[in-house]
This record gives sequence, C-alpha cells and structure tokens, in this order.
Amino acid sequence: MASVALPLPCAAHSLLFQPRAGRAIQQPVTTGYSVHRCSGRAAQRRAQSIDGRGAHVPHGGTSPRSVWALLLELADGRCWVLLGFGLLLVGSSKTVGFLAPFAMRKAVNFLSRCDLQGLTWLLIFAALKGLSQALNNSKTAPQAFIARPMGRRLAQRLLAKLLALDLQFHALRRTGEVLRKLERPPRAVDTLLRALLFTLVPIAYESTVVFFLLLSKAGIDVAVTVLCTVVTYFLFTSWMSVGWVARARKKENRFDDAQASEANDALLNCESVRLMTAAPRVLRRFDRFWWQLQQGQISSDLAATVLAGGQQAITALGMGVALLLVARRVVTGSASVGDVPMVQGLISQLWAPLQFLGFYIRQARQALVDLEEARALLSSKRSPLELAEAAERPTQSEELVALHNLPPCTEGCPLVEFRDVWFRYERGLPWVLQGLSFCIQPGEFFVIVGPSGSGKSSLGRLVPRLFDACEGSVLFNGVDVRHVTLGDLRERLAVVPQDVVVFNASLRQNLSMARPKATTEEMTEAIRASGLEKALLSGSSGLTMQSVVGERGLRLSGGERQRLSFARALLRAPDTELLILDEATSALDAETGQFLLQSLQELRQGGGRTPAILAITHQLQMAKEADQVLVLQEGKVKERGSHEELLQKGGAYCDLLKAAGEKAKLDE
Ligand SMILES: Nc1ncnc2c1ncn2[C@@H]1O[C@H](COP(=O)(O)OP(=O)(O)OP(=O)(O)O)[C@@H](O)[C@H]1O
Repeated sequence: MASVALPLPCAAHSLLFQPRAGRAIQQPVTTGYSVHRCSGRAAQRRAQSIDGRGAHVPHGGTSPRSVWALLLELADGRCWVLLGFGLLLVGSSKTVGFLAPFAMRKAVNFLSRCDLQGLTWLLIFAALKGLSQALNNSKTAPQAFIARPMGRRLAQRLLAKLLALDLQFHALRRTGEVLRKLERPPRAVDTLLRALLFTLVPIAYESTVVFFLLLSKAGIDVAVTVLCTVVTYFLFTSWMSVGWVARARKKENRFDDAQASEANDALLNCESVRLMTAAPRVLRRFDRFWWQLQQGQISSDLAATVLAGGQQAITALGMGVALLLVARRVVTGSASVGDVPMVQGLISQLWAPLQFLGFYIRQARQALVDLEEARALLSSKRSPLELAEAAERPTQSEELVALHNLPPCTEGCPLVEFRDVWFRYERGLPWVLQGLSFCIQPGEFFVIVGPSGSGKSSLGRLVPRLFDACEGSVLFNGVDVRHVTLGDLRERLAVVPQDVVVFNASLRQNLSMARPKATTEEMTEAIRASGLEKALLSGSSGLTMQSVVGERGLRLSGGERQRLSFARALLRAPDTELLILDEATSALDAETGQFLLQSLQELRQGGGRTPAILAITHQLQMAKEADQVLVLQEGKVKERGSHEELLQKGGAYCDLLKAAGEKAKLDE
C-alpha cells in the first residue's frame, strides 16, 4: 500500500546523504603520524584549496552513519526526553490541525441549510487552528534546549581538537578558514534538528495522514491526485536541490572561507602589508574572492527563485485538479458542499510545510556537510597520540609498557634520553634529526648550539611531544614519552619557545596562564628575575600588570615579549623538572641577556630540587656557563663536552666561536 509519505524518507535519505565519491583516487596523504587514503572527493577538494596555500582542514562527503554517531555522542539523556516532548508537540499540532477542515466542513454544511449550529462549528474551527498553531510554535523551546547544549559541546570538542593538532597543521593552517570550521558545525546541529526532526519527519507523518483522510473522505481520484502532486513536487525539489542549488551553495561556502582567510591574514599581518605596500594586492585578492562569492550567491538566489516558481506551479495545479474533482461530486450529489473547503483545508495543510521542503532539504544537506567536516576534524590523527591510542600502537620494544603517569625522577637515571632518534616533518622531506643519542641529567645545564637549520628547535619540540620521533625514542625519567599522558609530561616542563606567543590580555593574565595559582609575590619575583621589572613596572613604558599587551603582544617590544615569555617559564619552573629555552635571549641586548643568565644561575642555586635546563642558542656566552654543550650539525651530534673540553678539541665548537667573533674574546 503506497502512501504519500513513503517516498519521502527514502528519497530524502538519498537526497540528504550525498554518497561518497564512487572511486577512490587512493592518493596517499602523509600527515607525519599516519598515512590516510583520500577518497576521490577528498582529493578533489584538497586540489580545490583556493590558491594552494593553507593547511588542509578536512572536508567531508556526507556519511550518515558517522554524522549520526557524532550526534549521538553529543546528546545526553535530557536531549532524548526533550526530543520526545518536542515530537509530541509537533505530532499533536498536526493532529489538531487535521480536525480543523472537518470542523469547517460541518460549518459549511450547517450554514448552507441556514442552521446556526454552523456558527459553533466555525468557532471550533478557529479554536482548532489556533491550538494547532500554538502547539507548533511551542516546539521551539525543546528544540533550543536540545540544539544549543549539543552545539556548545561540539564547539568545545572542536576547539580542544584544534588545540591538540600537531604543529605542522598549525604551521600550514589558514586561520580564517579554521575559524569558519569552528563556527559552522554547532549551528549545523541546530539546523539539522530543525530541518530533519521537526520539519521533514512531521511532513512525512502529515502526508501519510492526509492521504488516508482524502482516500476515505474524498475518494481515490482526489487522493491519487494529491499523491501525484506530492511526488512531482518532491522530485522537482530534489532535482533542483541536488543539482544547481547545491553546487551554488558549495561554491558560496568555498569562497566565503577564502575571503574570511584573506581578511584574517591581512589583519594579522597588517604591519607587513603596509610596509610592503601590499594593501592594493591584498584588496584585489579579497575583491576577487568576494566577486566569486557574489557569483555563487547570485546563482544560489536564481536557483531559489526558479525552485519556488516551479513548486508554486505544481501545487497550484494539484490543488486545482483536486478541487475540480470534488466539485464534480458535489454537482452529481455524491458529496456535500462542505466537502470542498474540507478538501481544500486538508490539502492546504499539506502544502504549507511543503513550500519549505526545498529550503529545509538544502539546509539539512548543508548541515550534514558541515557536521561531516567536524567529524573528520575530530577523528583526525594529526595529533600526538594520547595514552589510550599509544597503548594500541605497536611498540618498538616489548619492555615499553603504557603508563598513565610518569614515575618520579630516580637516582642514576637520566632525566631526558634521546636514543637513536630520527625525525622529519613529513614523509618525503629530508631528515632533520639523524640518529641522535644523548642524555640530560637531572639538574644539568645543557646547551645545544649549531648552525641555523641544523635541527636544534626540532629537537626541543620532541621532548614535550609537539612532534613524535619517527624512529628511535625520547625517554623522560626512563619512560618513552609516547607512553605517558601528554598532560602529565607537559606538567613537568616549562618552555620558552623561539616564537614568543603572547595572549591579547593583561600582563597578569599572561603570567597566570603559565601557572594559574601563582601568587602576586611569585609573579613579581618572576618579573624581576626576567628583567621585566625595570622596563614595565617602573612606569617608563607606561605598562602595569593590568595593561593589555595587544594582539600577539604588539604593544610590547620584541625583547619585552621574550622576557615575558621567560617570566612565564620561571613561574612554572619550581614545579617542573626541565626548563627548555629556545633562543630565549635572541632579542635581548648583551646586558639583559647576561641578567637572564644570572637568573638561571640563581634558579639552579636555589634550594631543593632544581630543574634541568635545556638551552638552544646561538649566543655562545650561554654555552660557557653550561655543564654540557652539544654541537649539532645537519641533524647529527658533531661534538659534545664541557665548554673547556670543546675549546681544547679545537673542532666545530671553536669554528662556531670564531664565526661569532667570541674566540678572540675568550682567548684574551
Ligand atoms: N614545520 C616544519 N615543516 C617542515 N620543515 C620544517 C618545519 N620546521 C622546521 N623545518 C625544517 O627543519 C629544519 C630544521 O629546523 P629547526 O628550526 O629545527 O632548525 P634550527 O637549528 O633550530 O634553526 P635556527 O637556529 O635557525 O632556529 C630546517 O631545514 C627547517 O626548514
């Protein structure tokens, strides 16, 4: 027994869930951690990456199962209760709505006989219509209470994932595009819920009921006419939605991302843009993306107009034929006059939501695309593996056991050990570190020097697991860093990165980011030890602890930013076992650099357990103070020993000193 509703869910399924690309191109994409096989569509989209720049933010096809799985993860018990309540409200609204045309039929039949009971039925009709509308409107509350928290949870998970993604992703990302990917999926949850559960499902229910009501009350010819109209309407809407409208929407999205990225890049680098007088070029690119966006929008609007026109023509024709059939019955006496408004009322009730079918199908499809993108991002393996995954990973040595927490430092065990470490950023790129082996002892001052590009910073990134070694292992307290939780590992470290990152917040907030529980005294001490006191708090620069330092710390000088970063590391230092300094004094004058060195010595001489220091530097003055110096060249250990030992050797270290003009000074 065919029903009007039957074609709807099945076709809706194929309409909403665009199948993944049929034939996979099987293009391997290396991520540094795993090699993913790309489907044809994914590869195509990658190729579409506007201008070849930017990190690949995963785009999705629409895979219903994975999207549903994601939605199920986001929903809690309350959501299910509210969903049931919401559907009950919509169902009741529709059911009450079905009764209204029957009330109108009675009213017209009574009034055609000049019976005043007709007035009562008119009032009942109005009440039923009002109640149906009120019930329908009240679905908004449960809808909002389901969608908003789910959207919030999704946004939180996406941001957490983005923060955890490996540095390679962030090195290549286009911030504007990534922000869009963060913004759209939470909205998509709301849209999908609204479109699918609270619109398309009720339409299916309504169509089924109206078909049977017409079949029993108006005859098979009217019912079949309505059925044919609905099917034609649906096919036309599907054809338009999948083709022209969908293509226009995709184009619109792509260039919307592109213009947002362009604006974001230009604003972030506005200083360089101005200095290079690149504003006209930036504006041209920006305008080109907007022009393409505008083409997509115009195409989208045209498609929507043609769609709406076609839909209106189909429904008007269907309504006309159905009413003619009923009118013929009234004339032949096999139906009452009241049957005409009844049939008109039932069909109108069906037509009303159908008008929005195309809109909702498009919305639902777009929401599915956005959610699939979110799911692809969430399941991306582009982050150092956390413990649960690490346990599943085939270990290179059977003695390595997955641990939840790092054991405390043990007597005689090196704090950090590099064991034959090989590393490169991506497959196909040259090796940056080639078979490195060395140890750092607890409390040791360990300095790494070497020419630019020799792999010093890369080495420093392997300890906190910003990247993982490709071969060999990095051990912390005797345990492979891949076998401990990231949080536990990073709690033991304080890092001053080469590129200082400062938040657009007050100085105090920037400091407390490093250690939220730090007291004012501890912060003041860190500011003193980092040499910031004179520059900032004396009032010469006008900055205080409450001063906002500006986007990426633009209100601070390069040296001040570096000292702020140093102060943050010093704040963390007492709770940590290793302080990593990557070119921490590169932007400082000789006097301030010396002051920081003294602060480090103070830290080391402070009572109790002092952290070891791993300093990566070009400033060989620092190497003089070190317990151990390692000279790195082309990713290999060239020399190793104390400053004096290396001087005596007269090898690569001495060459570096000579090149820096330090040798003569030291000889004097
Ligand atoms: N994210 C990255 N992706 C690909 N290659 C990278 C990346 N970061 C660095 N490299 C490459 O790795 C090599 C080593 O870089 P690294 O920053 O470790 O050198 P470095 O010794 O610290 O240099 P410097 O003293 O100039 O800071 C360089 O050739 C660099 O181009």
